[in-house]
Amino acid sequence: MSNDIRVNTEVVRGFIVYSRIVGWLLVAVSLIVLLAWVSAVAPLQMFALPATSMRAGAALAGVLAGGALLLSHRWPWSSFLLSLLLTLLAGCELLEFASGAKVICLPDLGGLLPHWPNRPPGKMLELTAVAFTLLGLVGMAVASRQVIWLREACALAVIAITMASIAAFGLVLAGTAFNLPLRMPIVTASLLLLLTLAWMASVPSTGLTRIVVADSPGGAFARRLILPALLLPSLLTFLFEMVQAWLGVSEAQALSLAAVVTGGVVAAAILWVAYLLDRSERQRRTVLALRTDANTDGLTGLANRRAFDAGLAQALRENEDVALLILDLDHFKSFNDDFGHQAGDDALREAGRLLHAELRPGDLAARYGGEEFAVVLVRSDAERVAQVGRRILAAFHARQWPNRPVRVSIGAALAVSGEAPAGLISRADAALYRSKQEGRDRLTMAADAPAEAKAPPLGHA
Ligand SMILES: Nc1nc2c(ncn2[C@@H]2O[C@H](COP(=O)(O)OP(=O)(O)OP(=O)(O)O)[C@@H](O)[C@H]2O)c(=O)[nH]1
Repeated sequence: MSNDIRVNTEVVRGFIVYSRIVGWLLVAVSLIVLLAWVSAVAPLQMFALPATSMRAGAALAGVLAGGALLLSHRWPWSSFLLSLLLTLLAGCELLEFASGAKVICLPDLGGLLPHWPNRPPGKMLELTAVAFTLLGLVGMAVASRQVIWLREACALAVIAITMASIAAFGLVLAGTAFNLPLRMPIVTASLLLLLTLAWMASVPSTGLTRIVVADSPGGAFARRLILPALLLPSLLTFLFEMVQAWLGVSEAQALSLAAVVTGGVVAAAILWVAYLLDRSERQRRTVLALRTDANTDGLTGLANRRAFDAGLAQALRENEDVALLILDLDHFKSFNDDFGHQAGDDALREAGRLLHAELRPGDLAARYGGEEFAVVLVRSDAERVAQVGRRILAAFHARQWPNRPVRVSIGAALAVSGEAPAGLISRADAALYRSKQEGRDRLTMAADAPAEAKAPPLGHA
């Protein structure tokens, strides 16, 4: 996959900050739980109660995982090492569960610890061990900047495990007798979910997170809808269990209610997506209109001077055979004086239309200033320039002008290879001057470019 997506830098910054906060949070919570477990200090002991809190084994794993996340940017190899330790710690616990043999003796540290009657078990639960083993792999993959697919697969697996645990906890809260064979405490599950998302957020421009940080309508949708999509099912399940318990409705009735509300939620999500699409389309059009306005002459609708300068420079950069025509309406001052400024404006508009009509799609017609116009032709030679010039003169003649005939004088020049825009303009301008001198209403081709045409621009002739 190419890495050239445009990312929303603010979102990326936000993701990095989020991953730091979660790293610190996890280290802090894990340390408190660990301290509570090893010490016999009574007020602390409530933090070590395994019914809701993390177990000591999980807390130790949490310190490693949080530390690995915090180090991942500055010291990737230290982060790799912590993640490796985490995988070994959680992996050994898994091995113990699987084989029944003792590999790790964290719960057996009792002899060294202060006396605490009925100290809660320190060993993390099976599911927690699975999640931490996977998270260790995520951390190693992030630190080594390798095997993105493994990182993503492990992270998604941990998200699924933690979501299932949170949902199961919700059902228990709602009063439903629900016994998921493998569960982890709600605090551990929530922290692990936050941590997994933080690992993904810590490398925002790679893997699946690229979609979420993209500076595009797709990125904007994903940012807004991913979390609700993840959390809504659990929340709805929990709510329905509560409603069922409160209202005393049957399971079938609760299920129908759930179906109706889910339909409403999906419809609301669709409306939201439609609204976001519509808004982004409107923004795109506004930007386009602003860009067009910035390059268009308000009176004639042709390109303005700014667009002309850019267009000529680009044409000279990209093409060998560029020609420039500069056109100036004849005796326009007296036209204005005789018929008024308004009529003058109308004549300018009409001149713009005539020019536009005589050109090919790739050519550029611009209002150069006042009653002057400019035309840039690409893939052109002297013959084509003469042909276009003659056509323009003929079009001015053919037009039935409302007040009195408007005529135009033209000066044209063919660019020599590597010629700077100013040099070409200067030669076309000199040719235009000759057209005026020699009686107006005509086209004059500039003399060939002087040898120094390639030198930097010298200014207007
Ligand atoms: N109506 C109108 N007139 C304009 C506009 N811009 C420039 N002009 C007029 O165009 C006229 C240009 O006059 P000059 O540069 O003296 O030249 P000219 O009378 O066309 O004579 P030659 O170029 O020598 O044939 C001036 O009277 C300007 O006021 C515009 O946007 N609208």
